[in-house]
Parts: sequence; structure tokens; C-alpha cells
Amino acid sequence: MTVKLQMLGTGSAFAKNYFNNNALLLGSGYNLLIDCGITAPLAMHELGRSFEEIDAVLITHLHADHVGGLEELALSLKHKTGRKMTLMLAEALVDPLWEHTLMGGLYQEGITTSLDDVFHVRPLHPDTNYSLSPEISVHLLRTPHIPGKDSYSLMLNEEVFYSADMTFEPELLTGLVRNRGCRKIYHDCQLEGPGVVHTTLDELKSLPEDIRSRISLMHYGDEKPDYIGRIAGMDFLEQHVIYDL
Ligand SMILES: O=c1ccn([C@@H]2O[C@@H]3COP(=O)(O)O[C@H]3[C@H]2O)c(=O)[nH]1
Ligand SMILES: [Zn+2]
Ligand SMILES: [Zn+2]
Repeated sequence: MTVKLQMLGTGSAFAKNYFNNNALLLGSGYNLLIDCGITAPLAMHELGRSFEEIDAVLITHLHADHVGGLEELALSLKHKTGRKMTLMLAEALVDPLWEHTLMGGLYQEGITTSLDDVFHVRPLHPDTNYSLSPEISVHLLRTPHIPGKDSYSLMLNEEVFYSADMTFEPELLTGLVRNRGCRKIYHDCQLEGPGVVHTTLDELKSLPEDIRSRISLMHYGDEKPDYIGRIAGMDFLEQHVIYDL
């Protein structure tokens, strides 16, 4: 079976017309959630899906549109099923995720005093390919986003690049396509304004046609409808639509 991709949301952090840019990879017998933002539980509900059908969550970085739904995921799963979700993330993110993000809401003296009390934590090394199921493998590439904050993009099945949040890296993208067999790129895209912490549409439009033709745009703002037909041979990922990966 071909692995399917369904975006819970394709919106930027502050978009109101789209859910947070979080992704479901749907395999036969294994489902991976990539990031779990503030709106992820509601998006799952709208899709008629439950966290109980998710085998693991993979976190790319610690912004709230990528981790803000983890408290609800952990608590609802624990109280509904007693299960702890498998949580995969770069080893560098493990401590800050607990210390700086989740401890406030999840800490309970004597019951929940560490990330391991609520998740099966699986720290990942960057630049290492992990086979998660017979159909899904992932490897993390550390990419630039916010100075001083670790953030990771993903290679899925060694042929699909998933940017998460990053600033423009034309040499990386061109090299992946021309030297490493990357056939598809899902890329964050800031449609307007200077690219301080995200890659802009103008930057992606500057790529050669053989790269642009493989790019689908995600993590965009509410102004997206104004840009339909104006994205230079790329296309927009639509939330909730089910795509072949
Ligand atoms: O130096 C900074 C840090 C953050 N921000 C905003 O906060 C958002 C956090 O989520 P995001 O990474 O999807 O997008 C980020 C930007 O919209 C910014 O504009 N400049
Ligand atoms: Zn984001
Ligand atoms: Zn971010």
C-alpha cells in the first residue's frame, strides 16, 4: 500500500483560516503524526480521527503550533486508554520539551515528574535513518529556523523532504533533488514579508524549474487564496485532503 499524507492543517502559526501545520502519515498498520500543535486535537476531531489510531508522534521543534497539543494528547490518551504515546524527537529537544514546555501543565508530584511518565520517549539522532514500519522511514536533518533554537526537517522514506519550519536553503534543496533522489518537497512558505524565520514564496520562486516542479507549499497564511495561480509551477497542499506521499 502507498503511504498516504493527510495534513491536519496547513496554516502558519497565527493563521485563523487553517489549522496548525501538522501532518498524518497513514500506512497499512502504522500511523505517524508529525507535530502536534495547539489546534491538532480539534483538527483530529473534525476529521473524525482519534489519537488512539496514532502509533507515534514525531516533533520537529518546540513552537506551540508544533507542540501545543501534546498536553491534551497525553492526558486524553492516558485517561481514556491508559496508553502512553510513543514520542520521537531529536535528543537535543527532549529536555527542553519537558523543562520549557510541558512540565507546567503535566507535572504532578509523585505521579508525573518527567516526560517518561507520560510518553514512551524515543530520542533520535540527526542524520540517521530510522525504519518506523515496513513502509515508513524517517531521518532528521537539522535546519535553520530560529537562531539558538534547534529545529529539524525530515526525509521520509529517503525520497520525500518535509521542511517543517526553516529559512531558505537553496543548496540543500537542489542537492537533495539532483544528488540524493528526492522526488517531492513539502515546504513551509511565508507568502508575504521578509523571510526572517521562514522561507518566502519569492525565495522558492527563485529555484530552478526542476526543483520547483516537486514542491508543494504548506505552513501558509490566511492570504493564501490571493496567491492561487501565482506560485510559479508549485502547488498548495490543502488541509484534510488525502495525498499519496
Ligand atoms: O524571531 C522570530 C520568532 C518567531 N516569529 C513568529 O513566531 C512564530 C512561531 O511559530 P512559527 O515558527 O510557525 O512562525 C513564527 C513567526 O511567525 C517571528 O516572526 N520571528
Ligand atoms: Zn510553525
Ligand atoms: Zn517554528
